Amino acid sequence: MYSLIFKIIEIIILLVSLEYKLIRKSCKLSLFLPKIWFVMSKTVLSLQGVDIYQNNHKVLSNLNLEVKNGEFIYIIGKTGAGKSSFMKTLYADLPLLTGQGNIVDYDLGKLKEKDIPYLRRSLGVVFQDFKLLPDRTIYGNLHFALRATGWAEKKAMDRKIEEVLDKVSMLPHIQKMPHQLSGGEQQRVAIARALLNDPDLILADEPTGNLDPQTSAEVMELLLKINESGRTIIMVTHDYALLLKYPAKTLKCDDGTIFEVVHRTAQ
Ligand SMILES: Nc1ncnc2c1ncn2[C@@H]1O[C@H](COP(=O)(O)OP(=O)(O)OP(=O)(O)O)[C@@H](O)[C@H]1O
Repeated sequence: MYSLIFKIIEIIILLVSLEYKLIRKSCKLSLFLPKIWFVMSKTVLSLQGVDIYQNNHKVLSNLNLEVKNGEFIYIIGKTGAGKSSFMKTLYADLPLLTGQGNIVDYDLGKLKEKDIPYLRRSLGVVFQDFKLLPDRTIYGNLHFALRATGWAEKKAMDRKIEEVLDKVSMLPHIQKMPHQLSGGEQQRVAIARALLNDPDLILADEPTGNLDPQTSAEVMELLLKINESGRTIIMVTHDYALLLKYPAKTLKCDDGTIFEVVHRTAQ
């Protein structure tokens, strides 16, 4: 009896030590311990004293922000408040000139031109106007995105394309041209494209801006499902109906800065 108990304790100790080693190597390999504590505590975005510029015009000042892995964050604010400029700085379309900014382990202030494709490989970016290439099929669009981010082996690329299209329920449309799809379907493909490189963080700039309320809700539910699978999402939106239906942490861009908005619930 005692020997059995000792054996069980021994096995538990072995598994815990193995788990610890795997967590140190990569949290994705973790075995059985509640890895959520480890994954959730990872910071995917940190800004300290950051100013955001468009050319020489300062759009946002002194941003201090920390986003943890697994969060879903809305960015709201009126037209011209600086939401897109903020997002563009995060995916290095605008340079970080002042302050300290780290995103998925890249230092935005020290980023060289040659690093930008690698940063973008670690991010998924979704736009309001889908940005699909009109001259090729859905397969061709995703294939192009994989090639642009360093993939070369055809079988692996085909497997990945099928996997991400399946995730967004668009696999049956793989051979269609973008113009043969509805807006909501095109946005699903754009989301699939954002998932190609298994990004930790997805930046979505008004992903439902061109969609009707029903289709917006469907795209939103897809994004929430992706978020539940462990990916962090930062989403710009003007759609207050979505905020009410799917409440989440909300940051407001206003008066040259960004601050958290606390939702009031009805009494
Ligand atoms: N390429 C540019 N050159 C100079 N100024 C720009 C440029 N793009 C945007 N701006 C200015 O920067 C400010 C912020 O613009 P931005 O597009 O970030 O706002 P936004 O909050 O995303 O607006 P919207 O909700 O309309 O998309 C605005 O005053 C805008 O006029």
